Amino acid sequence: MSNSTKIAVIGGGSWATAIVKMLSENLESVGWYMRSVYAIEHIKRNKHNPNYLSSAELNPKQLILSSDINEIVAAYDILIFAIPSAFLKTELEKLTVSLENKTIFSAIKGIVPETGLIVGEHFQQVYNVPLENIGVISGPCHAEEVAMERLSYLTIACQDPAKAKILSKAIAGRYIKTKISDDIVGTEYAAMLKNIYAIAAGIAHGLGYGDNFQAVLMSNAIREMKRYIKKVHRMKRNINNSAYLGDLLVTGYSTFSRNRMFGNMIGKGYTVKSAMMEMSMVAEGYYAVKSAYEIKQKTGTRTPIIDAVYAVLYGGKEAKDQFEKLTNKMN
Ligand SMILES: NC(=O)C1=CN([C@@H]2O[C@H](COP(=O)(O)OP(=O)(O)OC[C@H]3O[C@@H](n4cnc5c(N)ncnc54)[C@H](O)[C@@H]3O)[C@@H](O)[C@H]2O)C=CC1
Ligand SMILES: O=C(CO)COP(=O)(O)O
Repeated sequence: MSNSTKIAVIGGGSWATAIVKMLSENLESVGWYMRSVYAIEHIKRNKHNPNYLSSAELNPKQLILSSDINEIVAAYDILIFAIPSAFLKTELEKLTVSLENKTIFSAIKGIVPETGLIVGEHFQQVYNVPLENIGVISGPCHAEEVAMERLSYLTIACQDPAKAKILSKAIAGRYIKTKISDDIVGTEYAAMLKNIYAIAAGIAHGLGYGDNFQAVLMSNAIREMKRYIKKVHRMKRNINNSAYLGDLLVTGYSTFSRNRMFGNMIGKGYTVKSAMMEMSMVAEGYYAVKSAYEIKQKTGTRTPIIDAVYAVLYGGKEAKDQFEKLTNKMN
């Protein structure tokens, strides 16, 4: 890896911290924007992010930390965004520096709620970033397991294979394997959708459904995901690949999953507000299901799982009733 590759991470949460850790294994220096001045000072002194993924050890000597997004964006060519989608628009509004000549990789698994666009489209349409400068980092990978250096696989999707290769080389290492893909749109939609299916898995668990039903739910979820993505971006893709099915499974089954955890509380009877207050992390699927539901109404896709989660989270419907109805639509 060339030491001159200038990559910065935008965001201060678990996934941003995990990406910084992966990059630090290969690069001499990594730029890192986060809002919290306190967290920056803590990392400099104690080598750990105090708020998220605090088990990951970081080397402050390798990090160029700033709480000024413009300072980091101006100084780096490749920017990896890892801010939850619900806060992306507000964070980007702080920018006075143009993104037009930057290469943007989104590590965000969601839809920008205000525009209803997947993140790559948001950068393209709102910030005039050319399509060949936009990429996605996805795959079944929890930040917590990166911190533990457990073997993980990531998919890097970009229209320009040269850019995908640069990022792939910067991230791959002892415990990280990378794969390159040209399905940017499909990968992004899959990453957004699997969070909704993980909320469904959590709700089912919270309601007392067992492993037998969970397997049926996940089997139906991957077929629903396939139908959904085909309607928004038709191309040849193998939905069983890790970036699609793999990501769905890790989120649907792992105890680390934020979305499943959130769904589980809803299934147990928590209100949306109280479930959110219980969580110190963001469950992207909560925001995604609203936009995903609106998109599917336009495309006319059959999505019983999305419909059930939407009805519970936004329609004020009882989880028990909606999931009873859902069981009759599964096969
Ligand atoms: N955690 C993980 O294992 C993975 C997460 N992702 C994706 O990465 C993205 C970031 O998620 P996490 O790092 O898990 O989130 P997190 O829940 O660990 O961290 C939340 C982040 O949101 C920021 N935040 C909270 N309120 C904010 C506000 N009002 N304005 C701006 N920022 C605010 C916090 O400072 C923090 O940086 C999401 O799209 C997620 O789906 C993708 C793969 C793995
Ligand atoms: O996207 C992720 C893992 O691939 C993280 O989301 P969850 O925490 O809900 O699993």
